[in-house]
Amino acid sequence: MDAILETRGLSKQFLGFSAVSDVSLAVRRGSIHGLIGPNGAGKTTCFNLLTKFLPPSSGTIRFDGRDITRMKPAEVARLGLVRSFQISAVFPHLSVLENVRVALQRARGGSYDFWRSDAVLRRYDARARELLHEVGLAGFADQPAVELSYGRKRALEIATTLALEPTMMLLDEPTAGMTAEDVDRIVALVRRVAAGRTVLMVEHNLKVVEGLCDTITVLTRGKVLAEGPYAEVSRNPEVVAAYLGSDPAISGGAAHG
Ligand SMILES: Nc1ncnc2c1ncn2[C@@H]1O[C@H](COP(=O)(O)OP(=O)(O)OP(=O)(O)O)[C@@H](O)[C@H]1O
Repeated sequence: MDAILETRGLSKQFLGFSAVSDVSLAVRRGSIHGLIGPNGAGKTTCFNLLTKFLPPSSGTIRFDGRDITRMKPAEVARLGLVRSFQISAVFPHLSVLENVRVALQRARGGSYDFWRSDAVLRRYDARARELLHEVGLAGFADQPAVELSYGRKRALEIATTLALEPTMMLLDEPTAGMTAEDVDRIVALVRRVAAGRTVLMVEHNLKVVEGLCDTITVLTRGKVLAEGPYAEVSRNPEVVAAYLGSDPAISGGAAHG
């Protein structure tokens, strides 16, 4: 398998407590990979290790053939492994277009180049408009970001992530706290931006996982319990038992939630 991201024996202890324990996972290039598991399973910790927001206690992480275990988030972002920013990273009083332009300027190291010519700024604007089009926000370019609905803020966040030209995107619960309508929009958006890229997402909504992910990894108590296609993994008795009482979609034993 052509794995773009691979971990071996990845572990993280907090004061002796193993939040992530000997996790070896491989994300196939070009796939949408879901990381799921019951509450407290270690998903967020694992995600923070992969995005370099936390240093591992032991184990290795390789991205695109390189050992990134000791790299900083900004370094791995330059290699093309980009974590979608938190909503708080959106500048509320800048327009939607300006938010993407700032992300482009940052990505190209020009954040303080206030002497940039109009021609350069126009080039950023043209690319920013393309990205807004890609995430379905073309009609909102001049609106202050603060006025966007929650779902559209997440779309803007994805546009600012795309500004960094990621080969692989890491999404932390992209549909958390959304209305059903926004969930459908984000699912369509993730599918669109995943074309030609690799996506790894932590997601609680199993309907979303089922609809989007090619492969899922199930964590429980910090360990990998199962890995494979949703239809197969959701029928795994150990997975059903781990979810029992916590999610009717899986604990019902069916692949449909
Ligand atoms: N900074 C920390 N210090 C101590 N313990 C931590 C820390 N971060 C996480 N943990 C513990 O590690 C375990 C895994 O937590 P984590 O947040 O990674 O799980 P999760 O699968 O993301 O859970 P949820 O679905 O509830 O968000 C939990 O028991 C948690 O209390």
